[in-house]
Amino acid sequence: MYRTARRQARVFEHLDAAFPGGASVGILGARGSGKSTLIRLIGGSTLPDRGKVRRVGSISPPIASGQAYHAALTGRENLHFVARVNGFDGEAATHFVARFADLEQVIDQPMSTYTRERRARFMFAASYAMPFDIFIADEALFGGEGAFRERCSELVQARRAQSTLIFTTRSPQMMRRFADIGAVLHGGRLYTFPNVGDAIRAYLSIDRNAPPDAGGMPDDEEHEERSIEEPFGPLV
Ligand SMILES: Nc1ncnc2c1ncn2[C@@H]1O[C@H](COP(=O)(O)OP(=O)(O)OP(=O)(O)O)[C@@H](O)[C@H]1O
Repeated sequence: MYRTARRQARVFEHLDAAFPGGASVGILGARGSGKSTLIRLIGGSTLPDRGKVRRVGSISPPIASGQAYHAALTGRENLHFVARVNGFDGEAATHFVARFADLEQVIDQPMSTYTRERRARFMFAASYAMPFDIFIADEALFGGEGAFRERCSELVQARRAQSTLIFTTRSPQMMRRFADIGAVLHGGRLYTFPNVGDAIRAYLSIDRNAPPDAGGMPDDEEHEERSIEEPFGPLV
């Protein structure tokens, strides 16, 4: 329940779901259905008023969430900090990010000096640089531009094969590409579907404003980019 001075918003009612370890779960939902709230509950940054969230294994911060990074620190320092907090090897993560995102030349520069594109590359590579058991994403599973974007999408598929992935989306195309199991958030409840196609059909019957799905056209992926956080405010 969200409470503001003027209203109360009950987002979920008797929500009960279990996601199998090792699967990739795609959660579809219309605007305002509670996708971000659910990811925050799963990740632990929001606590439920009632009930419990039980996690088995380590869980990543939401993909491309920049909240953990400090603009005055270098990329390497930020990665060491996040790795330390989560019990992983900071130097291994730094090596991975520098190479994967082509940031070797700037990894020891303060992140405030990174261009927007470099920040995006850093955040996506950093999100997958540590071996969490569970990765969570609120709409932005991968991003960046050009060749990096392609490699980043392959990286998601590689992590999907090794870990549990839980992501929200409004895109049927993203569901087809990345989900093993489908779920639909609607009216405060979560409906799960072993067959992703059934989840997509249920969602399309509910959300009249679903992004267009042209069967392979990249346009509905653009929607995925909107939720990438810009952690450091205006660019320098
Ligand atoms: N901090 C908050 N305070 C009050 N109400 C909130 C807060 N965050 C979300 N809400 C409300 O809770 C409901 C669910 O919001 P949420 O952002 O989780 O949905 P969403 O499916 O992620 O939406 P979108 O697709 O637009 O990002 C909405 O009605 C929203 O207005």
